[in-house]
Amino acid sequence: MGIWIVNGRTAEGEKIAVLAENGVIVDIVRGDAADAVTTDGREVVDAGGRLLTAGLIDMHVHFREPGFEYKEDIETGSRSAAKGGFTTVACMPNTRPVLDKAETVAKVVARGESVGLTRVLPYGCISIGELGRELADYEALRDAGAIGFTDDGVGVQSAGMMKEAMRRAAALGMPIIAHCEDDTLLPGGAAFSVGEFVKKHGLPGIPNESEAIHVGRDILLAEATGVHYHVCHVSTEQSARLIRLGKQVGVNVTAEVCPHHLLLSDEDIPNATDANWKMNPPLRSPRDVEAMIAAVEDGTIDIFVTDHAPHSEEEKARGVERAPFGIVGLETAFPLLYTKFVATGRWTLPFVLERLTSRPAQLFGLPTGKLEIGAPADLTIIDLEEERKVDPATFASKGKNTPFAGWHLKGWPKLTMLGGDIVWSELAEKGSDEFVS
Ligand SMILES: NC(=O)N[C@@H](CC(=O)O)C(=O)O
Ligand SMILES: [Zn+2]
Ligand SMILES: [Zn+2]
Repeated sequence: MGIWIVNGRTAEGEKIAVLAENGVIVDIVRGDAADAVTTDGREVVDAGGRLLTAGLIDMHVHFREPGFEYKEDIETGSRSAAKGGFTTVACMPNTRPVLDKAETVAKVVARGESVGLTRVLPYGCISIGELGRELADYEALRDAGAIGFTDDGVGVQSAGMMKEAMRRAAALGMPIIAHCEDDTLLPGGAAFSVGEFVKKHGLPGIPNESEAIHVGRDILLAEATGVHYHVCHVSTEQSARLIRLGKQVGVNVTAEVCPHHLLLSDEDIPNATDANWKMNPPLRSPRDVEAMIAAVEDGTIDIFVTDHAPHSEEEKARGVERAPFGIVGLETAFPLLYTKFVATGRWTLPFVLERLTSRPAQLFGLPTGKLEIGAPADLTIIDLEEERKVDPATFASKGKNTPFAGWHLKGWPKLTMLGGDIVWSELAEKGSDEFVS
């Protein structure tokens, strides 16, 4: 029984060996002693001197099941997560039907468990049908396994409805997770942000304030209700400013940012035809990108998420106007953050990993995200040296929609362990690119 992972390195560069047994971490040996562990005939995985971290956590993904399985399903989404080094993902409820009933939430939980490749934690809807008219039954959704409430994909348009949603969530000690977008500030047919790109192409633009106005509104409502209010995919300088202020005055507000909003601006969009550059929120100005990086650095933004939003190739080929918003992210998130922020010396490896493991766990009360005796044995081995070109054809996800195709990145996951079981590995001794479930 049990698996020893030997010859690992922590984010801080210390040698480490970890014993997983009965689903949990039962022993951790650090420093030179890690070279001398007695494995007592147990299965041994040689990390080969690579990074060994707690499994990554992504609090914002779209797995599309039920209803849009042609884009992604819980099995392919879970494979994508495992291959990207993620052992916990929180799934958005904008499926068909949406997750506004206990029974649909319970099905997602059950499907996630039967696939068994990553921990699938669903969010329930704020409003029935995500229509913003009537609130869902939060107690029932929670009892079925929902970990919070959101209408991601659309903003909650009515302040009064959002306040009541927060009041009810707060009474249950549950968070409200918000896609911030005021529809009355959106021009028709806009795919890209106000900025140089829409100016050049003579297109209508999505303004920054359509996001930020909800952020400001909701921080006031969170102050009034005491709810844990979490802002989805922050993309504007104005939103960051408001979240910073909210935190300063003691509001329980937290926030996430996606790698693409830290790495790409509207000025990187190559043309007005490739819908792999269309996502919501859109890529903003270089000034907003700088503001996102600063907001991560001063703690205004708490965690990294992917907003993994797979769509079919046919949908993304419909032309920028008609194609749906969204890009995939699970299989490029760590390599992007590592290559562009750690390898460049801007951030340390522990700084990045904290925002992908222990911080999200802490914000949402998860038992995972830490390398500690007694913690679930969710572990990831990552090769920080190997450089590879992003090739969507190799993605385990059904979604190939990424603007990062062709980028040369380092920091590729090599093995993912979930609850003590190896669920994916491309280490030599385990064969190549192999899922085990
Ligand atoms: N982010 C996106 O561009 N798209 C998401 C919806 C969302 O996260 O708002 C989707 O469901 O496709
Ligand atoms: Zn959203
Ligand atoms: Zn989303």
